Amino acid sequence: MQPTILDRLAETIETRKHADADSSYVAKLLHSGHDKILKKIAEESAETLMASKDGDAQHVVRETADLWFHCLILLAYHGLTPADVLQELERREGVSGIVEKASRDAGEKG
Ligand SMILES: N=c1c2ncn([C@@H]3O[C@H](COP(=O)(O)OP(=O)(O)OP(=O)(O)O)[C@@H](O)[C@H]3O)c2ncn1[C@@H]1O[C@H](COP(=O)(O)O)[C@@H](O)[C@H]1O
Repeated sequence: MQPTILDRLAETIETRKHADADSSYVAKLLHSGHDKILKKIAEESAETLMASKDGDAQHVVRETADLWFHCLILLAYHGLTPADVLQELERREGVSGIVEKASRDAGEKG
């Protein structure tokens, strides 16, 4: 199967772990450390919420792209890849959130 943009971007991010921070945004962010990555994700999340409130669909697309991009950097920080997240979504496929929550609640009570 052809690598997707998520796979290719994750590979690029991986190569940036040892790149020069002066010539790479990803390297700069990775070298800035965990807290800075988390701060960017909080910022991009807020910007996505604001875009949605604005009601401009293309703005939502751009802000979601920023958010996903920064989430990929966070995954790389933890040694994870998009495949790990996609595998988790596949594991959940077909299991209703309502049913899953009910079984979780029953487990907590039992
Ligand atoms: N997809 C992206 C991408 N999306 C957003 N951004 C950058 O993420 C930043 C978003 O932060 P903001 O909007 O808050 O802008 P900012 O004020 O410059 O950021 P801060 O100074 O607050 O950190 C901007 O600098 C954007 O240019 C991206 N930078 C890089 N990529 C991809 O990552 C690859 C590697 O990039 P480099 O590591 O820079 O070579 C590129 O080839 C692209 O494919």
